[in-house]
Amino acid sequence: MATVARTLYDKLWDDHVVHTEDDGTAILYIDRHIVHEVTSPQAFEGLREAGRKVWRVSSIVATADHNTPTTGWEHGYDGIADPTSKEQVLTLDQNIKEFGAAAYFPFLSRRQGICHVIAPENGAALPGMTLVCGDSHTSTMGAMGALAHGIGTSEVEHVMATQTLLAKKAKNMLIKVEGKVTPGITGKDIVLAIIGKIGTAGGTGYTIEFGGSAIRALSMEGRMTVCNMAIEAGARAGLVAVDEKTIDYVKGRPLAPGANAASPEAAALEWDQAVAFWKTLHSDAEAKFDTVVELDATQIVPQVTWGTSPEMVLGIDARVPDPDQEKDSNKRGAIERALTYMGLEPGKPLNDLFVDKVFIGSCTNSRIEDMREAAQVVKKLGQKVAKNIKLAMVVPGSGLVKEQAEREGLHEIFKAAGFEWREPGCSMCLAMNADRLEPGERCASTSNRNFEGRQGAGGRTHLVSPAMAAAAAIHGHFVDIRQFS
Ligand SMILES: CC(C)[C@H](C(=O)O)[C@@H](O)C(=O)O
Ligand code: SF4
Repeated sequence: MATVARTLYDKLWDDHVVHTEDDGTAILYIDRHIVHEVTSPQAFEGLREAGRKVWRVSSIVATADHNTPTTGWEHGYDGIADPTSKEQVLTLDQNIKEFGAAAYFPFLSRRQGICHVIAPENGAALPGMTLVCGDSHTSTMGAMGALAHGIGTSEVEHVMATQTLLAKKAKNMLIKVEGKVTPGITGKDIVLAIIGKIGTAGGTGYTIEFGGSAIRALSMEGRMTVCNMAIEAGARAGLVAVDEKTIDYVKGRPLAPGANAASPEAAALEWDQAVAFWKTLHSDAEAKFDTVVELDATQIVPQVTWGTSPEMVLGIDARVPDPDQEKDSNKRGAIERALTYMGLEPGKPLNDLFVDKVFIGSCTNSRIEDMREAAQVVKKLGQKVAKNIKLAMVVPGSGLVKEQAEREGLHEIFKAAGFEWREPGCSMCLAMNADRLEPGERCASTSNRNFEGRQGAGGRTHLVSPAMAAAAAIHGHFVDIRQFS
């Protein structure tokens, strides 16, 4: 009998299902559990109250990221001004001490950083794994060819106690992006264009596999940016098939296969066996997807969100939409509300929008390649941050990204132009630490969410790529980076 053709998602799912109920509810084995300080305190408390231990301590990799400050590290924990933030960071320290972990990168440590950045960077997110974290952007790690999704706090406790997750299988969606992008177009523009096309509910109920020549051409960092925003397209998980880039990326990372083997021979064997398996991690040629969406990469222009949802996005050459042109009354109302919140006039060209702050960072765009792209634009333009910009900040995603960027001298390029070069963390992506927007401030941000108040009450967020954010800092308003890419 011929074997049934399967998608990558089918394969990852089949490999991890322990049991399936008649109604489709399944018990899924979880290989890796990433933990941060916001969604873990109650979970640890639950274990403590029930007198339980963590089922597999070696599956846990933890860091503090949301509440950590990006300045004043010389003051240590006293530099965390907000008492609740400080308590969460200290509580994580205490919990890891008590319950254990395979690796812990606490506040102030060299490898600390945003959970979705430190996991791949340390080889904690590997192809073929099931991976969870109490955080919606866990989808990022699907770029490794892993089934990675965000879970809630009660699920965090469930995984800690049992090493399994209750889940129902999602449907399969393939988003195929074919063709060669114009110079300057990045993974961020691709994923914003996808969300612009399918909407923030487009992927609901699906696991999305991103494929096509434009996705294959992306670096691992670019693929992570795309998978990071799968959740903004409504999908719980995004995936990219394993190829040579994936394997090269993993090689030599601290938690990669073979890294801790007893001898070089054992290390080589472990690695070779892993690679042989990883090479099977792609959808079969005949595999059936429930939905296929196609995008022409050659048509993608630099994207800028104008509204209060990631689907409210247009190319930089467009104008702020006019609600009067919208026939659907619900959509018209949504556009009107968004424009009021964002303080925008219909018909205004997007490249005439002046911004007050610029934020280059977040788990979407704070990896080394993002730092390089932004620095390259700053260097090319050869000018300082514009006078109208109150703050332009670059926040590397981890201590290791920061070190690498400094080895390459990128921090000097930023600082010479007037950017602030900060310590790693979630920073101004969400208003959970000291970095935030004031009411009415407009921000060019490389993060993934532009909801009302996301970067601070009354703050106005425009999501863009690192290159677009860097150019906006220098010009003081959005510009089309294709003119100097
Ligand atoms: C705090 C955390 C639970 C949250 C998430 O799940 O995504 C945050 O990371 C975010 O980006 O909004
Ligand atoms: S950087 Fe932003 S999106 Fe990513 S985990 Fe932190 S708060 Fe969430």
